[in-house]
Amino acid sequence: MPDLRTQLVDRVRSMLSHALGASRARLTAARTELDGAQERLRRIRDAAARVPGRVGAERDRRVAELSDRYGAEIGRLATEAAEAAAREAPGAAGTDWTGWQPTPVVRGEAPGPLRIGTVRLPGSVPVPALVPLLDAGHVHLSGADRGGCDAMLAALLLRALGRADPGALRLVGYDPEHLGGGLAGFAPLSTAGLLTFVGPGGLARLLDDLVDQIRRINETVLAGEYASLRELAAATGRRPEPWRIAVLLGGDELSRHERGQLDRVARTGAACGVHLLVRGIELPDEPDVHRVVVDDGTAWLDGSPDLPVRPDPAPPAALVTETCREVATRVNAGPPPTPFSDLLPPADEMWREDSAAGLVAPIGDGPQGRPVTLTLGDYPPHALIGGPSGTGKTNLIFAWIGSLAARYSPAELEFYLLDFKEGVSFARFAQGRRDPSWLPHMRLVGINVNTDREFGLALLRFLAEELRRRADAAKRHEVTKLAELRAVDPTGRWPRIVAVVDEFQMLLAGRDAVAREAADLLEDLARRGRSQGIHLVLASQDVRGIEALWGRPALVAQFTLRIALPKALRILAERNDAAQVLPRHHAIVNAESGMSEGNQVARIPAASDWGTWSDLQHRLWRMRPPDAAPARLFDGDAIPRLDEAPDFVALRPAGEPAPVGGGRDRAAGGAIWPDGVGPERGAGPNGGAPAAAGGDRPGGAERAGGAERAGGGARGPVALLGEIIDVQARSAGLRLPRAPGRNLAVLGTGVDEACAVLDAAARSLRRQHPPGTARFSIACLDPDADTAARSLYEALGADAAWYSEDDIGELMAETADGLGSGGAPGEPHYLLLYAVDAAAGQLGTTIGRRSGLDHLRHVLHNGPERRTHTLAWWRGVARMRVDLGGPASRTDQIGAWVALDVQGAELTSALYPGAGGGPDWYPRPWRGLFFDRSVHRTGQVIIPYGPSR
Ligand SMILES: Nc1ncnc2c1ncn2[C@@H]1O[C@H](COP(=O)(O)OP(=O)(O)OP(=O)(O)O)[C@@H](O)[C@H]1O
Repeated sequence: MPDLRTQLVDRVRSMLSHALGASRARLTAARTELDGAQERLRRIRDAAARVPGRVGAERDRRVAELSDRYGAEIGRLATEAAEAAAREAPGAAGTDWTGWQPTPVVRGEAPGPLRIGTVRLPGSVPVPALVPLLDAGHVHLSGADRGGCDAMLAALLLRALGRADPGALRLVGYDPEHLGGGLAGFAPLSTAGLLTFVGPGGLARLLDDLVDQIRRINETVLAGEYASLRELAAATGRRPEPWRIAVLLGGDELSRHERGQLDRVARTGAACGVHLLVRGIELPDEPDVHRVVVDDGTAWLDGSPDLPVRPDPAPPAALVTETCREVATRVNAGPPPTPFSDLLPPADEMWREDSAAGLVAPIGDGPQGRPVTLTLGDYPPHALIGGPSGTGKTNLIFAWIGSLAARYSPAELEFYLLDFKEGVSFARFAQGRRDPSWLPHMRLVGINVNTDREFGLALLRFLAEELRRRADAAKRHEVTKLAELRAVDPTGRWPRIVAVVDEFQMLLAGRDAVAREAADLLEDLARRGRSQGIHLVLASQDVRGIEALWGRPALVAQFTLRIALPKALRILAERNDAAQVLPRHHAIVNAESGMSEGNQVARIPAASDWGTWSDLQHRLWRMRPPDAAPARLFDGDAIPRLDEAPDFVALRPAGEPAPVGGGRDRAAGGAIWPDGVGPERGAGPNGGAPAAAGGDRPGGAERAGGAERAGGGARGPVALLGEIIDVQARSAGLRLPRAPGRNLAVLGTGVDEACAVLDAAARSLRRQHPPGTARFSIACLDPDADTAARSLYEALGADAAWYSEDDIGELMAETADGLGSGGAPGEPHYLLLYAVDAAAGQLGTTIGRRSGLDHLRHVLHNGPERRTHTLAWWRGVARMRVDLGGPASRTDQIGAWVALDVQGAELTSALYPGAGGGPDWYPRPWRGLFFDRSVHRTGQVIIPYGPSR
């Protein structure tokens, strides 16, 4: 049994050993596997540990790559943005303060936004930060950095100023806390009215005014045609309105009204160029409002909250004041004028217009560049021009005359021009020594007529006569208006007449006969001239001129065309004060009697300087018709010369034929005045009687010295005494027929004037008597007159005899005796007695039965009928009366007199028949009042001729 056991043991052993072996082998295998797994794990772990480093590197690489790309892109974009900003905000809108200077927008250019600082991104150029203001919006500044806000405000204002033409930007400040201190640097602008302040209580008024401006601009400037001034400027290239910036710097809580108005401005202002620049007052959330917050040296724009802006420094104070001063100076100097040539048609189109229906001519350009025209015709028929001295009235008259004269030929248009103020600028329309040209349309130029209102009257009388002539012609042709008359009488010469009277109030000043008659004539011309093509243009710098008319509403009503220069008063209707804000060299043209609706603003070109004007005048002068004659020039400061007087030139002995084209034609009568017209055909220039002595028919058309009747002609010779103040250079003449009273008394102490009158009388008489056929006896009793009297004596030659104090008695005795001889009168004898009153002593002495004074009285009484005429100078009225026999003596032997420095009241009814005592005569240098009782109703002012050469 042991074997079995043994066997079993062996077997178990063997089995165990197998199992052990297998286990071991499995263990070994497991161990090996474990080791392998562990190795794998380790390797995996190792590998896993290596993975993040690679990914990070990749990520970093990618990030770095992206960053490079992004940086370049930002740099590129920043550069582009900076370039775009420079384009958007060029010149003054964006450049640094170093080298900064104004660069106003050019025609049609938009002002663009304004730079306030820069945005800086690392690695890129600084990008200008811009805010829109002009034509674009409003800017609201806020933030804790008060100094930063102030600097930004100054920068914005200076940049805006630099983008506007001088005067095209106006600032109004409201600074209740610092009373304008916040805008102190801009103060020089106020000298040109470009900066105004309202006081602490003035915000409502300021806002009301802005709202009014916006409404006005919308209504009258944009007028539904444009949405904004920017659009208008882009379309037309012009900006009719300035930019207005209201700078509002804090203050109390706004009232409801103020808040409402502020909101309106914020909403609607930008389109009308009305802008707000505000700190310390809330602005509504409107698209046009742009907000800038300045904090701690950094600014933030509401449109880009993530981009901090580094604000520009404040502009240097000196730059601000200097710029403002320069702008103010430029504005005060006025805008550059538009060229006069803009008013003229092209050279080959001159004188092409027809004036039958009226006269139309541009006077300047309007806000949109369209020409503004002036019309004279049936409506409006007459014009009133007003403006204080120096505002351009004279220039406007030149511009208007030039514009008309270039369009209408002299057959279509004639001018008469009178200047009551001192100055000679209108003289250039007439022929001068310096320039032989004249304006072919000009018929009459009166300058320096300030003391010779009679000259104005004479012009009005002339025009009244022309009006009558036209009305008669119209009646004959059974028409009523000039246009119709021209149609039915195409060969007739019916130009429109434009009569310009500068400072016309002088004519209407005072309450004398001249003023009364002038006003009556003006009224008649204004009322009836319209349909006959006679147009009045009255200019005045002085409100009194207008007031002179104001008392005559019917007269004023005819002047429907009003032209107001800057600051003109009362030219426009009462509530129309547009002229008060008019810039220099502009005018309000209003054809609606001055009502606001008719306002048209025109910029007037410079026309009156010598070069500009003479170019046109020379051109038109070269185009003149062959028979054109220069205008008559009346210069109140000039002394006429006898030897140049047409009437003197025309004088010749009786029976001698007048030369062809004699004095009358040369005297401008034939050439200037339309046939059959002229003051000489109607009332004399000073009183309603024919002007020339001896006018024996209504409107006797003779010059004073009509040659055919001179010398010993039927109506006797004529003594010329001086030039009449009238539209022609006529002479006042005293007829000396054989009739009682045909003597002349010269009265007053003016030695030179008295000598001039006697000299002209004697020389003109001399011309009518061939040598040896007349006697001239000269007695001079005033040493001061000796030179003049002797010069006359020399000139009269052998027919003259000289007497002095010693032998004047003999002269009178001999002459008186000669008169008593009976029979036919002998040769004419003219006694020229200088200061005869000085001979009272000598003449008082009795020679024979009579004294010298008796002889003198005898000669005065009986001489004229025997061709012995006394032309004597007494140095006072009373002295003459004594010589004539005392205060109660008759004076009819003095048929005519010339009063010099003698008051009108001294010329009592004995010398000046008619109602109302003496004449309206106020003595003035080198003028006399001539009265011939046989032909005059009133006295006639004359200008003595200057000393003969
Ligand atoms: N539109 C203009 N453009 C440029 N210069 C002008 C213009 N109008 C006037 N001036 C200039 O201004 C000055 C004054 O003008 P002007 O003599 O016409 O004024 P006025 O109103 O007639 O003055 P016054 O009544 O004192 O004679 C002149 O030197 C003239 O050349």
